[in-house]
Amino acid sequence: MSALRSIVSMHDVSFKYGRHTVLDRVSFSIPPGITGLLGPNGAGKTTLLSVISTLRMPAEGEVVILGEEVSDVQARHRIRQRIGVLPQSFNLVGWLKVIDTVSYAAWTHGLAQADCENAARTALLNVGIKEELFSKRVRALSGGQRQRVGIACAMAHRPDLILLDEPTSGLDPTGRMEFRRLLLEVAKSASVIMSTHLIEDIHHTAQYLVVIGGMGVAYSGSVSGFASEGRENLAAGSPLEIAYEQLLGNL
Ligand SMILES: Nc1ncnc2c1ncn2[C@@H]1O[C@H](COP(=O)(O)OP(=O)(O)OP(=O)(O)O)[C@@H](O)[C@H]1O
Repeated sequence: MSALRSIVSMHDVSFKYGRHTVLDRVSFSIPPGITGLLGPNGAGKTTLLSVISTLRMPAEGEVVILGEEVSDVQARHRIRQRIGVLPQSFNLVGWLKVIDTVSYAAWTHGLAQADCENAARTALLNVGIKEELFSKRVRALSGGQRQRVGIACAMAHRPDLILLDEPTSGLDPTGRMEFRRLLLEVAKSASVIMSTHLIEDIHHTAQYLVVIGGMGVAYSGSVSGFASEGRENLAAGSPLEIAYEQLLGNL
């Protein structure tokens, strides 16, 4: 990845579904690394991720992803090849073999067909799927293993930026801890933006935080800086949780 100072930058961006405004003149930028995206239900996290993935275009404003402005069609095409997405809910085809599932995902992201299987093998090993599972059908996998295959699909084409929408929802505590270790591994080769409702996910993995609420960005900055704003009250929650509660209370 080139040495970009920000992987995502938005200036005065507004997004509406029909007449329903979700984001109103939002400006912020995200540096390389792992970024957590927090906000109450319905605040617009998934919408923001879909604008970053170029799936949805804003009504107004400037969006620059990986150094390219999304209003240009050719730029959008290039950006999509450099991004991997794990949606909030995703379905894998049950009868397809694990290796073919990931190879196909790599191919749909523009990798040459001859390279897809090798890329899929590498991605699967990187997410901790053992070789003996490669030729199993997806339907034979556990929920946690499917989650890993989903992440392998998002990273097989070696993207510079991976977008994860609530990746730990539905995982048990052990699965969440394993996921966090995996995320730290994945982030050695790509930047990651992850929406979550679990502040502990942010605490253990992210360096940067964006909080959205009230149709705007309520905080954008370092996780440590945000935590230091939280009044110490360990009986009620961690400094990050307290800072988040205070921020939402002020919106
Ligand atoms: N396709 C759509 N058409 C119309 N409105 C939508 C659509 N998708 C989302 N919305 C609305 O936009 C707002 C933001 O939704 P979004 O899913 O982005 O929020 P979120 O922060 O990801 O929520 P959650 O934490 O519950 O997943 C909500 O009010 C939602 O009802």
